[in-house]
Amino acid sequence: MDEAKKIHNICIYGTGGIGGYFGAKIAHTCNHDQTLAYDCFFVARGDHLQAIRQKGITLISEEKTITGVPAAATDHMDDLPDPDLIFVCVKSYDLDGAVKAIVPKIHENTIILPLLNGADIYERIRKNVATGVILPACVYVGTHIQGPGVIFQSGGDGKILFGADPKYESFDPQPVTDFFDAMQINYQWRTDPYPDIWSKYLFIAAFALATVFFNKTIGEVAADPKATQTAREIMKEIQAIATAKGVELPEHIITKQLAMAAQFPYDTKTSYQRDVASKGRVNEGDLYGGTILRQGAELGVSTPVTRSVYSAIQDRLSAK
Ligand SMILES: NC(=O)C1=CN([C@@H]2O[C@H](COP(=O)(O)OP(=O)(O)OC[C@H]3O[C@@H](n4cnc5c(N)ncnc54)[C@H](OP(=O)(O)O)[C@@H]3O)[C@@H](O)[C@H]2O)C=CC1
Ligand SMILES: CC(C)(CO)C(=O)C(=O)O
Repeated sequence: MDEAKKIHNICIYGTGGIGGYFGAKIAHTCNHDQTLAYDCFFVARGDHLQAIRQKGITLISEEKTITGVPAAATDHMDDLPDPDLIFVCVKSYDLDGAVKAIVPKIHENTIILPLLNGADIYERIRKNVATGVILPACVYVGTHIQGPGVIFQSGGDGKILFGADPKYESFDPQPVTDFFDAMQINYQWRTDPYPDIWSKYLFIAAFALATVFFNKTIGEVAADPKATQTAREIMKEIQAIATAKGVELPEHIITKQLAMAAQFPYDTKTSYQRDVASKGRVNEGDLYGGTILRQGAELGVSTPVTRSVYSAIQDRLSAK
């Protein structure tokens, strides 16, 4: 790996809720400032890709609506120049396919930034990617595809918390942070990003499972003592797993994450809840319930609340 290679070509792989949010911001900024030496490319598919090709991608948020036109949009990675920075923004059930598609485009200096939820995404990618720099990351924002070519944001500040690749701890993030600064993307660089990644995982896994189990939005779960108690118990199980793995979570993390849930707009749904409603059994349940149960079993941490909530969800889905 060379030191601090400049970034020019950016690829958003998976231009849905998360990829579309960042893709719209980046393309919009590049469209309006021709002095910026960045080209942003989108990988998308179906009607969404057709709409993006015709009119770019539109991001609707409470404060404003912006549209960004990428340098090109495609469903074939081969059509694109080799990217310097790849945002990986697919759901976990599409991750292996996405990695297979990007591998031929990855060189020693390629930077891969996965924004999926999950505490083990780095490992899931690294097992199939021998070269390149993978920066473990997480993000807080509520977004979804509202219709072809249109992304809607509800809540979250879009802050990317990211840090060093365990394989290249001396990686210099400046080209990435310069790029984020130019794009006005909110971020925080951490030498060790895992406490943040596990804090996000503790929040999202508990709320994903609770929102689906109780069929309530994030705000409704936060306002309901019984649903909040279930989320809290799942958080305690995740906290015990993180501790057993040697990850030091911030003090009072459960209280903090429960308070943060109450700050999301009341009607915000989790992305897991949206998938269960629209795609049924194709969802990220394994990333949450499945992973907690497997890691608990490996580490000797008991996970009875996650087991009962996740089993009930799976039974409900297989009865449909
Ligand atoms: N949405 C949110 O608020 C948040 C989501 N996350 C996490 O971010 C990750 C992404 O979630 P989200 O953005 O909501 O997911 P979406 O389903 O909205 O977006 C993923 C996009 O990737 C596309 N895609 C997948 N595989 C391919 C492929 N091979 N070629 C082209 N396009 C492809 C999908 O297409 P298609 O629709 O056709 O499948 C979809 O448009 C998840 O892990 C999620 O948990 C994290 C924080 C917040
Ligand atoms: C809860 C939320 C919106 C927070 O970022 C999220 O991560 C998700 O729904 O996947």
